[in-house]
Amino acid sequence: MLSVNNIYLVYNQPVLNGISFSVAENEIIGIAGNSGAGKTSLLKIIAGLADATEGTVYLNNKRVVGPSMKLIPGHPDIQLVNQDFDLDIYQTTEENIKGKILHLPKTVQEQFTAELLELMELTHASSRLAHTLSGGEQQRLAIARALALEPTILLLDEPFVHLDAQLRYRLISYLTELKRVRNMSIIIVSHNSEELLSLSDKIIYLKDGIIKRLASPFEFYYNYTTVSEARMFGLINQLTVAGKSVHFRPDEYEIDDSEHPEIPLNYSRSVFMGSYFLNEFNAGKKKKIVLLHKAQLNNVKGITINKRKK
Ligand SMILES: Nc1ncnc2c1ncn2[C@@H]1O[C@H](COP(=O)(O)OP(=O)(O)OP(=O)(O)O)[C@@H](O)[C@H]1O
Repeated sequence: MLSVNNIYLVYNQPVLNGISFSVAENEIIGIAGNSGAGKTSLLKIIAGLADATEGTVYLNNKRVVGPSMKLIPGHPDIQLVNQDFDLDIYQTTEENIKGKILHLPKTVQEQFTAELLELMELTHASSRLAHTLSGGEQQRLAIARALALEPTILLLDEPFVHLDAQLRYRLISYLTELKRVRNMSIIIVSHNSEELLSLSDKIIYLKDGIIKRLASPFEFYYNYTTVSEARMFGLINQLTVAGKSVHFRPDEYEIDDSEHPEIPLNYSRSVFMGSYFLNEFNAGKKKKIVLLHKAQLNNVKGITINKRKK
């Protein structure tokens, strides 16, 4: 449905070196990559808000062109929410949403606006001018405005940075539901691995201007191909066991109570993370490892590694 074909982007130096992928209906694609990898630039190109040096973007077989070929840049069926928010700051919260759906019958406008205000927990601020809203409220309003347009493709660039855990979770559930009900596809860029892992059907890992890997969240988390890729998606332990270098996630272990555990450990401390603890241990020769558990593991003397398979 959306196809991104061989995108090259050069500023002072090459940023994107031939990016191709497609996004199906109802699909959520996550984009991961280090700072400067070109994630934001790629979203802008897909939205028709920036020109690629080379390459094309098609939505339902129609070309999405950039600002050099279009007087008013952008595409009605592709909405980008980024950190600029792009609000009408001297209009109220409610007007900001309604302004996007003036083509709908009045009663539908009212109903849809109320629904979006409630979803984004903005009802209390509906008559406030947008410039008086907090950063988090402005971010929620920007997302509400994009959703009001019922785009075919929603592009989200770090969409949840100002939101608390509760609202973040609600929004993630809503977006997952929305893509199913409204046939919407989403591309999300985030530095937060939990957001990418929980929302995405597939994740693209951008590195050195190319797609290093396109795989499912499970594959990226448990079946990583390099240590740097593994680190992008969460904590990773690295040890030498019987002369071999091994890597495992903080949850890939079994407690070994035997006299001579396979991997002997010295407890160091536990960090309370809310619903679980991260337990830190010394595993010889300045090696530190972390084990995730619902309780403190201060009596644990050793473990065996138990890798998770799909
Ligand atoms: N308008 C521009 N002119 C020149 N260079 C630019 C421009 N926009 C971006 N760049 C450069 O292109 C590279 C990619 O930038 P981009 O913002 O796309 O990366 P990113 O992966 O989104 O980074 P971050 O995670 O830090 O937001 C960076 O080196 C950036 O400095």
